[in-house]
Amino acid sequence: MARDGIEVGKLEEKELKLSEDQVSHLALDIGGSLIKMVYFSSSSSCSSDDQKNGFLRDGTSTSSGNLDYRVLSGRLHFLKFETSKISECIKFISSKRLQHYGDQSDDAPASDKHVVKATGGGAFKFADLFKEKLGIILDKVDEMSSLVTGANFLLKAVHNEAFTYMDGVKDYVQIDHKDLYPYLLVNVGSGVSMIKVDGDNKFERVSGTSVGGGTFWGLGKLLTKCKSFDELLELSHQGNNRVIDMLVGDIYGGTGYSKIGLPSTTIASSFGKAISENKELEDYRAEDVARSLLRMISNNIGQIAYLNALRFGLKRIFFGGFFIRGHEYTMDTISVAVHFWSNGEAKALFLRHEGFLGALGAFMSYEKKGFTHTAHQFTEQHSSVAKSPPFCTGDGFESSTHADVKDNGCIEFRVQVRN
Ligand SMILES: Nc1ncnc2c1ncn2[C@@H]1O[C@H](COP(=O)(O)OP(=O)(O)O)[C@@H](O)[C@H]1O
Ligand SMILES: CC(C)(COP(=O)(O)O)[C@@H](O)C(=O)NCCC(=O)O
Repeated sequence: MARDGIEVGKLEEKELKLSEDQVSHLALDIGGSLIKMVYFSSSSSCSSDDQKNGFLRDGTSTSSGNLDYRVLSGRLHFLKFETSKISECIKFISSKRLQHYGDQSDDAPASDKHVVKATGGGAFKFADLFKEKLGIILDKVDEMSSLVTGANFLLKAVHNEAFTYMDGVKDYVQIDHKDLYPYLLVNVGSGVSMIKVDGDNKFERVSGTSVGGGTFWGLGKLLTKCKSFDELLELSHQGNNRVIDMLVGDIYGGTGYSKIGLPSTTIASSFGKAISENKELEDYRAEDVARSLLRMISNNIGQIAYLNALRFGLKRIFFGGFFIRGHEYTMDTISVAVHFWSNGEAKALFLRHEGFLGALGAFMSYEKKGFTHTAHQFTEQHSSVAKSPPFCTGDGFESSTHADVKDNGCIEFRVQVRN
């Protein structure tokens, strides 16, 4: 199974389950590089009595505590496809009959069941294609708004969602929900958007850069002949950027430039050594090229993010988007850049479900219809890992801790729905 989603070719186990489960609330984020898909499948439904005995065993009921409700337990599924292979996504939706699983609330008009929430540029670009091939109407949800909704949801509902990564050490950060805002959300997709988040649905896109994940993958493909993004990442893992990058020490004869705070090992000029050496691209190892490229782009994003955090006095910067890919070197480089430029004042934080912010936001937008006015709670479960006691956010969400979901394509959830 893939790290962040389920690869198309490896779905057998899930396919079997799908036919038994009731699937609902399919949502899509169709980006410049990848299509992200989220949907809920409920395997069982239990009454409020069951709930008292199990899920809310500590009695910390939400504001809907006295109301008649049922709990749907099931899974939130995460999948991704390459946008350039959109036909595979369409084939998958069709083979699983997911096109019928838009708004599945009992009171949804039959016609709405073919309306699927979608965000990202592809919700516009491919609207006709989805209509023609699947009979789906894509109900467009604003991309920035989806990213923010997805991030807020994860930070509030999923325990141990955010973590720092520095010098090879991953530290989960407990988020105090009363002290979550403001923060800077940096979504590193094909391009990069930087959003100042002040609350639920309160945000402003303050900056962006075209040097993002698409740049890394596009340039990397040209320079190394890699056939996949993961191959490029793997190469970078084995490379040494000092072979191509010009360091401060290379310019200053082995020493640093301490007067302005630059150690000799700081990169003075990414790819700078290539200008003075009589070498062709073929003379460099693909590993070293990939490493320099990853470092250049991660550093740049970290620096621009920090500058924007500084602009608005923000101390926390959350990085999302599929470029991050939970890749240690990428996260380390971004963290070091933020730490270096802010003199340790600002912190780079990463999200376990980094690539699915937009798709989750689109999924959450069903609240305005399918889950309308329903109290809901989400609990994240992971059978193989011991859980901590339920954790209440105060917003009607509930989740349990577990150590690591990085290899899963789904999260177990319980959704509380008012009857
Ligand atoms: N399997 C993959 N195929 C292509 N790009 C990938 C893959 N995994 C990670 N990436 C990286 O993630 C970026 C896309 O991130 P994403 O958040 O999905 O943005 P978008 O919404 O623009 O598609 C790519 O440009 C690339 O850098
Ligand atoms: C146009 C986009 C919002 C599209 O989102 P994406 O598919 O890259 O996730 C993004 O690529 C972006 O913010 N680009 C940077 C544009 C700029 O501010 O220069």
